[in-house]
Amino acid sequence: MDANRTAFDAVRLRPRVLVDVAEPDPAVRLIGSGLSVPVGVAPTAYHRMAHPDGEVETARGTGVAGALFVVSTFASRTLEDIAASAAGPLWLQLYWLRDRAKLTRLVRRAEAAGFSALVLTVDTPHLGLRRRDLRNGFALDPELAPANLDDQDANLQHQGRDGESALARHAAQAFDASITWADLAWLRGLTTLPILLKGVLTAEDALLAVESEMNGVIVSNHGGRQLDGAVPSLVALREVVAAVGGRIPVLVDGSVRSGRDVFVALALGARAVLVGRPVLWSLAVGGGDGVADMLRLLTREFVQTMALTGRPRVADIDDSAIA
Ligand SMILES: Cc1cc2nc3c(=O)[nH]c(=O)nc-3n(C[C@H](O)[C@H](O)[C@H](O)COP(=O)(O)O)c2cc1C
Ligand SMILES: CC(C)CC(=O)C(=O)O
Repeated sequence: MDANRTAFDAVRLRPRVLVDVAEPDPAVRLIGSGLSVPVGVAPTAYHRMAHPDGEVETARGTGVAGALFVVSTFASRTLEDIAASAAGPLWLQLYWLRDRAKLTRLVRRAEAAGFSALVLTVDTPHLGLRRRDLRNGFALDPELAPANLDDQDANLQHQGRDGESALARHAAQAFDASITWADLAWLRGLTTLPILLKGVLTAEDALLAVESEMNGVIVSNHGGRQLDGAVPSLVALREVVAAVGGRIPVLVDGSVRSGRDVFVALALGARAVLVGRPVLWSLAVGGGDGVADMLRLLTREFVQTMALTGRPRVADIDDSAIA
């Protein structure tokens, strides 16, 4: 997690001057959707831990800001309720469940509710070793449950033995850790929605994603929550962008905390970024309005960076903008 942040801080900008920057334009199109800014909300579980109305508020605030919302498999509100309060594009993040009938139902509901892409998270065959969750015997509040999984019987609300995390226990029961690249054909055949892979950190896997007819990759080390010591996502971005060679969009997440960071990611070849923890913090502080404020702050900072680097259009942002 620290290395993700350090990688952003290490980048320096090369501003060009005497360019017409009277009206910088941060808008983009991404996988068929128009966005006011190349920013999305990263999938994070259980937004009702941060706000009583959970993902419904996140969707409202994200729509106000003209950003994208990637809804987690472990959302604490139904896909239909989230869609009803969303004013912008929604994508659904999937964990590959052992129960393929359950996975299929999730995809069908996303299609019916108007979700416009799927994001398969591939860095979590097992949950990472999260020592704080083990020490505090992490379990969900009895009021909370994964609203889209019919897993009321999953014991997520019950603390287990000492040193056991309910999330890790549930992931071990529910996730299929045996899937390989060959299994992607099944998902590809299940739906016509675009599919992106989240959690790619190498050129080798990015090439396999292209060969597997995936529609995008999200370079991510899961915010440092999975493989401790993995390469920072901003560093991995360079080799993934080079390998993909523009054939499919590359997104990145991990410690994006300002509009300058958004600019840096785009200069390194990302088409958009996802933001995780700041969404939970702003949701806890101010609900949907808080999320909208945070995303608009990122947008203002991004526009400011475009102006002061002499790159008034998103298409002008390339690696000539960084030292
Ligand atoms: C509390 C929390 C829950 C998360 N839940 C999910 C999840 O359900 N699915 C997923 O693909 N990633 C999940 N992630 C990872 C995020 O999508 C993202 O990759 C990571 O947080 C990096 O972004 P950040 O540094 O801006 O937080 C979670 C991260 C956090 C902090
Ligand atoms: C419920 C978890 C599997 C969600 C997740 O991906 C995370 O906590 O990082």
